[in-house]
Amino acid sequence: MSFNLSLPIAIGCDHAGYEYKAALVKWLEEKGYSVKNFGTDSLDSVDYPDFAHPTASSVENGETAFGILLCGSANGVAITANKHQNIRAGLCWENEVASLVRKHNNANMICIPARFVSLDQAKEMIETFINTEFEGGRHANRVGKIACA
Ligand SMILES: O=C(CO)[C@H](O)[C@H](O)[C@H](O)COP(=O)(O)O
Repeated sequence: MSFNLSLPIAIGCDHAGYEYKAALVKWLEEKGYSVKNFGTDSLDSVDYPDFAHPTASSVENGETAFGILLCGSANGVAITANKHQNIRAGLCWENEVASLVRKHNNANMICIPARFVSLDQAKEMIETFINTEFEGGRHANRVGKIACA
């Protein structure tokens, strides 16, 4: 299923992801998307869960279409977001991974390591994430088994 892009795209980051996030918000809005920004909005050192949790909650609650999270390695934001029910947040570092996380894992959040990819790579991965659909089939069985009882 593709994303309901009549809803805004959620985006959040820590200080390590702030500069990319600011550029990505501008880029997404120029492309006509609505974006809901959950911060942080400066280079001051912060704790990534304070921003990853609200971003993930908005996806979980259906207020936003899907989510983008950025931190230095993307591990902190991914680990945090995946604590939420029905959130499948995938750490992506190259375009094929951004494709596979949609096709195979039906991810609804993309986590980008701002200290390890270029801004152009981040944009390419987000475009791929938006435009790639879940394949279902054998992958639907597996995704259905992710949640703990
Ligand atoms: O949480 C992370 C790693 O799992 C992120 O990469 C953070 O952005 C990173 O830990 C921040 O590091 P800093 O030395 O405090 O800038």
